[in-house]
Amino acid sequence: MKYGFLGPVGTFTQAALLAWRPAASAEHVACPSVNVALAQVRSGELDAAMVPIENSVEGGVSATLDALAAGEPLRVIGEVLVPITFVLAAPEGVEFSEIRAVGTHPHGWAQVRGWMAANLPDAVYVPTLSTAAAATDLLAAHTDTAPAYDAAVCAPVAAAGLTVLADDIGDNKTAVTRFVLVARPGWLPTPTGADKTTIVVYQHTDRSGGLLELLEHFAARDINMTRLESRPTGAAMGSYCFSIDFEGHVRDERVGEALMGLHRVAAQVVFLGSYPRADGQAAATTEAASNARFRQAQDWLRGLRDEPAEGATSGLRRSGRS
Ligand SMILES: O=C(O)C(=O)Cc1ccccc1
Repeated sequence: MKYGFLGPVGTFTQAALLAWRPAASAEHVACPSVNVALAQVRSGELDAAMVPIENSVEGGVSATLDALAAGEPLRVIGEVLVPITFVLAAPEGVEFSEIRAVGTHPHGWAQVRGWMAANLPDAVYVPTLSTAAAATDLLAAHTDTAPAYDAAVCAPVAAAGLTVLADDIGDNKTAVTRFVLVARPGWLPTPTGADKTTIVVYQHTDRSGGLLELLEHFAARDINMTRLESRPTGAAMGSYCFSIDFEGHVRDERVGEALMGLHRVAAQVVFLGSYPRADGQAAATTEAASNARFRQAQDWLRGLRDEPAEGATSGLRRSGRS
């Protein structure tokens, strides 16, 4: 198996991939961006790629949400949670008082904004493709390709070869980032009872009650949503789709029925996968929404219709009983 990750070596995404599958048991390939990683999964160059999708402080990673929603279909087959700590690192000899500009990934900057305002209020922010890219580019500071910043915000492991000027600078000490492992369709992890499903819903028109209509399909089946974001489709001003994570697996009856309900009313439902939850927490649902109760109800309806029960092998018909 060939796994890609948002590189270079030293990113939080690499830490997520190492937690999923140690490098000794699979080939790990550093990719320059989330878009490149997902494009290589789509083209078959990679079997799967680990990408950041959501942060407990800053919310969804737009680049990932958009790259997953559009283009050839992909499947999320797993998730990993990584606790995040940041350092401020600079090339040897650079003093704290000399720092005018700081490079890091947008989600890194969002998580150290408070610390920067308090400690380097005049520093200019330079966005980079990853936190580790900000650090490694500083190592080339004496060459023609010197970056336009003096220090990087990155993981402690990415600061190798640089001097750490400040430790643990995240504004939220319990920050966690969620990463997903993405493959081509054809993989559907087995339900575990503690699963999540990710979809993108495009509605027909922008009208009052449109979002409520969508939510009702979850509420009516006791399905707990864990993330809901609107993202612009890019088609026109005001045109949005909804990126949604919820508890349960596509093979759970309540989830299947909710997806069918959405499929009936929405312009398009993109199924991005069902996969085991990283925290192993069982779905918060009720007995009335269990597989057994859904199947009983389906059998009851078949009976009313004089149809054979699910799994019946003979041509015998049952009578409709309540
Ligand atoms: O740039 C990285 O190291 C990443 O893996 C993306 C990221 C950036 C900031 C917080 C969490 C993940």
